[in-house]
Order: sequence, then C-alpha cells, then structure tokens
Amino acid sequence: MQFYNIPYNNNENKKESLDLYIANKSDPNLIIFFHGGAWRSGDKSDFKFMGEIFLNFGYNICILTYNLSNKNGEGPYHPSHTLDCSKALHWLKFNSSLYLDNVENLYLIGHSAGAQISGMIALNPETFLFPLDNGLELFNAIKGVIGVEGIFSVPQLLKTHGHIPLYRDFIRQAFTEDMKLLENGSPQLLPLSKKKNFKLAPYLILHSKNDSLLNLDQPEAFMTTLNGLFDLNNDIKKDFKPEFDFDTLTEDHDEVLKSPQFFCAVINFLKKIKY
Ligand SMILES: N[C@@H](CC(=O)c1ccccc1NC=O)C(=O)O
Repeated sequence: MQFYNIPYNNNENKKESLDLYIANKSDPNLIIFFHGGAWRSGDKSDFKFMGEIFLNFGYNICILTYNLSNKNGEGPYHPSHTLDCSKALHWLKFNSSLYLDNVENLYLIGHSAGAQISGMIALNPETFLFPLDNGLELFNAIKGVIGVEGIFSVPQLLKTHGHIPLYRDFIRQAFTEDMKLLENGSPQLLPLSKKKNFKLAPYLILHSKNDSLLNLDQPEAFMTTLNGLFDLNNDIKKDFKPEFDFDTLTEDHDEVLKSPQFFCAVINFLKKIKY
C-alpha cells in the first residue's frame, strides 16, 4: 500500500509531508529516507523508485520532504531542515496509527545533505528530539542510521570545495556565512566530551569512490568521530561498532541509490542489527 502527501506538521505545506510505502501494516519496523540535494533541491517524488524497491522487498519505508533553502539566500537556514525532519519522525512514531499499527523501531537513511540531517538527529537528540513530547522515547526508537554519500562537516566541505561557486552558494544558502552555524550543523563537529552516557545507534557509513561530488574525506573524518563516540561509551556486550564501507558502492553520487549494491548493503545491515 502506498499513501502520498501525508502532512506531518498539521499544515497544508507540501514540503512538510511524507509518503508511506507499507508492505505490512503490523510490522513495527520503519525505514525513513532523507533525500539530499544540498538542502535546496530534491523532493520525495524523486525517490518513488526507492520506496517501491523497499516495498517489493517487504519493508515499510517513509520518504519525506522538508522545507528547502531558497536559492536567493532568503532561508530557511539550518537548523530548519533538521527540525522539520525531527517533527516528521515524531509524527511517524506517535501519530501514524491510521497507517501503521505500532511503530517501534526507526531506521534512518540519509543521502548527501540528508546524511547531515540524519546525523544531526542521531547525534544531537538534546537539540532535536528531547524538546518534543516523549522525545527520549522517540530517540530510543532509532535503532539504526545509514549515511550514504554524506556531508558530515560543512566547514570541511567549504575548505575542500569552497573554490567552486556551486558549493559556496549552497552552503551560504543553507547555513548563511556564520561559521558558528556551519559548525553547529556538522555532525562531525558536535562536542564529544558532552556525550558521556550517550547511546550511539548502530551506524553504517557508505561511500562510493566514484562519487564525483563528494570525496572520501567527509566519511573518513566522520569515521573518526563515530569511533570516538563508540570508544567513549561502548558497552561491548550491547553496543554495535559503527561500520564503514567505502568499497561496495561504485556508482556516482546520485546513481548509487539506484544500484543493487546499495540495496544489498542496506538490507545486510538491517539484518545484522536484527531488523
Ligand atoms: N543539484 C544540487 C547539487 C547537489 O545536490 C550537490 C552538489 C555537490 C555536492 C553535494 C550535493 N548534494 C548534497 O546533498 C543543487 O545544485 O542544488
């Protein structure tokens, strides 16, 4: 079953809505996909193919949208995108009973800018989830996070690609020119020292060496952060060591999402973490 354009924030704004692809209404597991497009482009309708593929494999998946930054530089700026997506997660967990019997487990997949969003939510629940009603319960429902062809440090992206107008423009449009905001919007730069007793969800980072838009330094640096978090807090018996796979995907930035290798990697990971 497929349901389109369900509002997640009690309004008529098409960008604050989601599509549900439901294989089994009583399955407590739900995948949520956050699309990329540099925070200023992309739409859930572009990823219908993904919804249908997971659906055919028997998974329930939500593909959502969030308000995009304006190319004229009028915002909305970070943290708008992440706040929208957090509200969507809240709706899915607590208000989706018309469509899903009981959503217990959330599995986030973020692509490109969407990997920044899913990373912000998973690593900074204090800001994005805890202020919402039953925010801790919502956070605990996140059972896995996958970042693919992701942006994890905006200042680093500015450093490596800032000489290219395309990158400079979308960074300014989504984060202004305030370096503090760029840092604040980077999952890689969240202060780890404050994360004592933080529960890191099982995490998988996928990246293709043939991504012509983002090279390996984003996922490699993020690897250091995730491993640091794991080392800081891990309870070997319970916690899942973050995984990094920079070999399986071979297509370019957007094309990876249509490759069988991507679906295999996601499904293997979900099986491993006992989806
Ligand atoms: N087509 C996009 C560009 C884009 O998505 C992008 C370009 C370079 C590096 C990362 C990108 N997307 C990340 O979400 C745009 O120009 O808005």
